[in-house]
Amino acid sequence: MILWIIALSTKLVIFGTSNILSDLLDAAYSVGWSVSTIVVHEPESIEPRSVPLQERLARVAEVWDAPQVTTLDAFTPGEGESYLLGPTTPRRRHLAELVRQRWGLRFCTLVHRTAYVSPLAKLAEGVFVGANSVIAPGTILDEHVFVNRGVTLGHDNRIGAFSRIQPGANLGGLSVYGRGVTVGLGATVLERLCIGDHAVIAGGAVVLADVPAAVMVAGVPATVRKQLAPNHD
Ligand SMILES: CC(=O)SCCNC(=O)CCNC(=O)[C@H](O)C(C)(C)COP(=O)(O)OP(=O)(O)OC[C@H]1O[C@@H](n2cnc3c(N)ncnc32)[C@H](O)[C@@H]1OP(=O)(O)O
Repeated sequence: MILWIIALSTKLVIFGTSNILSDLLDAAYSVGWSVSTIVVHEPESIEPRSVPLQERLARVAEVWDAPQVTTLDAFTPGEGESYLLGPTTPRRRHLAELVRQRWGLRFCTLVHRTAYVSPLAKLAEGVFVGANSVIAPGTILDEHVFVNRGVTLGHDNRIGAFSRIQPGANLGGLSVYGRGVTVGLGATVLERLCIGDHAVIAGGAVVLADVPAAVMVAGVPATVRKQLAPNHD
């Protein structure tokens, strides 16, 4: 009863938006939180088939109370708020640093009600775990790791800060992922591997061997297809 009252009183503020915003709202409401505010951090870029923020919020308003939208310059923190990053794309680090420096705020973790996170796993601040994902025992997710829907993270992995694991990816255990790694839709990564900082594993890839830093790998078995610019978390 007390826990439920605490859950109901949690007001989530989301800094920045992305196409994944509705998943964050969905996860927040699934655990009984409300989403009070979305703080827009840069002009919206509408790409083909993107859903504009106002349209997204109009859909939200059909089901829940839609959050208010404000800008970084107009935002002031309030009582009872928890904070999370909205963008899942690379270059989120600067937004996290700005929020910390300007207001001294810490970020919460958010785990969808239908996800399973082992009590023996560890989630650092700012981590998001989406619907139906499984985080196995002994796995450590560093700050702002974003785990999308239907992901399986095997046991005793370490996933570096600002990495993102996209829907349906399946990661074996006992591996070390650097910071800012992207694992694409439905990729499979075998166990006991090292994945370098800022590596991108393409959708559907099957990774059998270590991946160097700042490369894109794709295919079955995955091979290096591209060198990438480093430091883009
Ligand atoms: C809720 C949501 O919807 S979340 C959505 C999450 N989305 C994803 O996870 C998608 C993951 N993205 C991908 O797989 C993309 O293909 C990326 C990011 C890897 C593409 O990266 P880019 O740097 O743009 O690669 P680019 O398109 O230039 O392709 C380079 C080469 O790799 C190949 N390639 C790219 N992606 C793949 C792939 N998934 N499988 C096999 N080959 C691929 C290309 O065909 C190209 O081959 P070529 O040199 O022989 O022509």
